[in-house]
Amino acid sequence: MAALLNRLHHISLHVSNAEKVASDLVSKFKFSLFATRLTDTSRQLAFRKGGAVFIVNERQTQSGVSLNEELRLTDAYPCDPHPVNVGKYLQDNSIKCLYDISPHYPVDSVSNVCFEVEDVERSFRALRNLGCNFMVPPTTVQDERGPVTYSVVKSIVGNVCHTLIDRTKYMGSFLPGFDVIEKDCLPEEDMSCPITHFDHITYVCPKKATHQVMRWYEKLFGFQRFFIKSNEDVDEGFVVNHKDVGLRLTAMEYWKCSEAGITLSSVDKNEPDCKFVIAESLPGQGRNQVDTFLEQHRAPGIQHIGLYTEDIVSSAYAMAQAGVEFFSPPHAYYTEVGKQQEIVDAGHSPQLLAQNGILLDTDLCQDPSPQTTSSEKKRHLLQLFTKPLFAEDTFFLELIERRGATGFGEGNIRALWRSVQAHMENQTGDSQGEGSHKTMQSGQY
Ligand SMILES: O=C(O)C(=O)Cc1ccc(O)cc1
Ligand SMILES: [Fe+2]
Repeated sequence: MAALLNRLHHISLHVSNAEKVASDLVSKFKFSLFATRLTDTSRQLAFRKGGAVFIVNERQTQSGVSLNEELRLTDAYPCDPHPVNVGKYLQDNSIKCLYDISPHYPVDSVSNVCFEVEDVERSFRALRNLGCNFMVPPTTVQDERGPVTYSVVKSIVGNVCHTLIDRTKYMGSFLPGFDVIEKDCLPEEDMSCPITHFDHITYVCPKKATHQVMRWYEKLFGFQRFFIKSNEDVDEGFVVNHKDVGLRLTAMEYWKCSEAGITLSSVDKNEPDCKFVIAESLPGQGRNQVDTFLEQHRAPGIQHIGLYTEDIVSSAYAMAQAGVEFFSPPHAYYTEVGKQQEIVDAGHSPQLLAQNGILLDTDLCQDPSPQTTSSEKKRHLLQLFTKPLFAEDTFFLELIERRGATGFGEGNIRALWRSVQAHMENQTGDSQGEGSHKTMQSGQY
């Protein structure tokens, strides 16, 4: 029996300089800092934009903290303003990092996807019986607003962990142990970037590992495969193999327990799902973004996260103005035969998309009803990718606006792949083309 997931709660980053990432999330990506947990030994900062929540954890460097010091710091924990169930806490190594583990990971990384579950104990038992490796057993933390129980399980993908959390008995707005910033004290929501939720999380895994990863998520969390393209081969996945691009993609989504016939008040069926995408490079590739991730991240893991926006043009413009660096294809992408018409048919301005480096793909609806007009048969997908956020060429963010399209666009993927390739070549070679819209050499389309 798999663990039943209700919804994605937050995604955690572990970074060496929380200040830098925090400042980027706020000033460039327009997230709001809404809760903090600052102790002698930890810095955990929570940011929100719509329903998308990131927790940024400052990574402890391995050197410098002796065991004695760790114990002393651990003793200091009960002084934290919010009382917690410290007893259980002392038994694990997660004292510094509430609701997560404190990994001694060598590079900045996005390494925890936290899910809300109905019953942490039950999920723990079910997963342990299936052979899962737990980093933190069920642990209860509480403050005057009630208790929250969580545990942390290691995934099959590199350094990725999943915190399973039950906050149904908690009356506060976030999590015990965090100081929540009062709504009145928060800056006004930035309306220029209408980001509503996490659309998808993309994993990079080694060659031929996709099936193992899919099986793990299916067996343990009840994830279900969904086809990125309707004609996708079950075993092969969605293969993008075109000249210099060699990528295998498969996608999965989790079902919420309410959909398994159990009606749960805490589960909002209308809440959008976050998909999981698994990417591996095909053999015989030159330098590429998947292999570079594996090399520089030093393990499989989370390569990028798609932030869903209701208005990609306005979001892209506002973020670029604030200093976000995006990849963009050469102007030739927009002047390719048929592209301008495709963009106009989708209700967009070719000029605006080109100015902001936004990619557009069109999907033909497979089974339209007889009443469907010709423009309704087309589904569109608009995407834009940032340059890597950390010092290494590893993690990046994506803006995505879906106009009916549920999968991912081959044209967009090819454009991204090539822009990144050009970026890597530029980094090792000349440093031409720096700027907020670094473009690849034209003529490659
Ligand atoms: O298109 C998307 O947004 C994806 O998430 C698919 C994808 C996965 C990995 C890549 O290196 C490039 C594209
Ligand atoms: Fe993506």
